[in-house]
Amino acid sequence: MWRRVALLSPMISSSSSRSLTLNQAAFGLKVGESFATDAVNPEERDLPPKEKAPFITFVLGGPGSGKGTQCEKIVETFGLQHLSAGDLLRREIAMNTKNGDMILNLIKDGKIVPSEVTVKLIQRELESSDSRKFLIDGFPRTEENRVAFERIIRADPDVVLFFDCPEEEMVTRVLNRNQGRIDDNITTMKKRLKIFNGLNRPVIDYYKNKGKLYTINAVGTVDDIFQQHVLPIFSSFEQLKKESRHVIQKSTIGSSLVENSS
Ligand SMILES: Nc1ncnc2c1ncn2[C@@H]1O[C@H](COP(=O)(O)OP(=O)(O)OP(=O)(O)O)[C@@H](O)[C@H]1O
Ligand SMILES: Nc1ccn([C@H]2C[C@H](O)[C@@H](COP(=O)(O)O)O2)c(=O)n1
Ligand SMILES: [Mg+2]
Repeated sequence: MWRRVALLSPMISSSSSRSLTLNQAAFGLKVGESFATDAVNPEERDLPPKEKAPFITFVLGGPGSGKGTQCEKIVETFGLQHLSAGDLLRREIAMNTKNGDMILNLIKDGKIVPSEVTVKLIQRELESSDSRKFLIDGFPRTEENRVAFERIIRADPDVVLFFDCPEEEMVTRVLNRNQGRIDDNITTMKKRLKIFNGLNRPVIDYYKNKGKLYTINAVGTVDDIFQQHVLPIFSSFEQLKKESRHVIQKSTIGSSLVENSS
């Protein structure tokens, strides 16, 4: 767990003077907070430096573009922890929490839940996890989501995947999904597509300008999309490759589009 590891590490006092990435700052902040209230065992002072910042992937794409499906395959192969923003919100509805009704009404109407609510749910998962590598699926959906994540979590994604799928195909997939989702109907789907085009596109452009965006053609079989586009992206990251549970057969890096502003 981020918080638990932080409490065990005495190195934070010196790390605060180093130049930190945003992700390291997120980690450091937790420790700093802990220091204010927890006594440090003097015997722990010589422990090794704290772990590296977590590896974060944002997974973007319209409704039904195949985000969740590909995330399952990434988890299977590279062992990242999958956090679906939509699933976390649906869990609030199922558990009838204080925000449950509000979330239900917004999702039914294809609208976006206030960023503070969604980010706090993600934060809870990040902090209670033992993993150091995460797939955050369906997030950020809006610029407001993105800014709230930076403000609350104080972290930046290492990679942003965008599953690019024609609207017609997304509609077909959603209407055939058959998972009993309250928003899988044509009326809500039209609203979700409108929101996607209006609010999610600027986020995609933001990461494109930062050179972090990988645009993936989301048409084709699930296996082909994974093998030809997704797998080469993740295989190019050393820290993920080492722990890969499958032999990577061929490097086809270049078949998916790494985009930047130039
Ligand atoms: N490449 C594909 N070809 C055909 N069907 C697919 C493909 N990928 C996923 N599907 C199917 O399309 C439906 C939507 O996929 P998935 O749930 O992964 O989309 P999503 O992007 O997570 O959507 P949402 O944003 O609504 O959660 C599912 O029924 C899934 O089995
Ligand atoms: N960042 C997010 C993610 C999801 N929601 C709401 C609105 C979506 O239509 C719904 C379902 O999400 P999905 O499972 O399709 O990723 O959940 C949101 O408000 N903010
Ligand atoms: Mg999904």
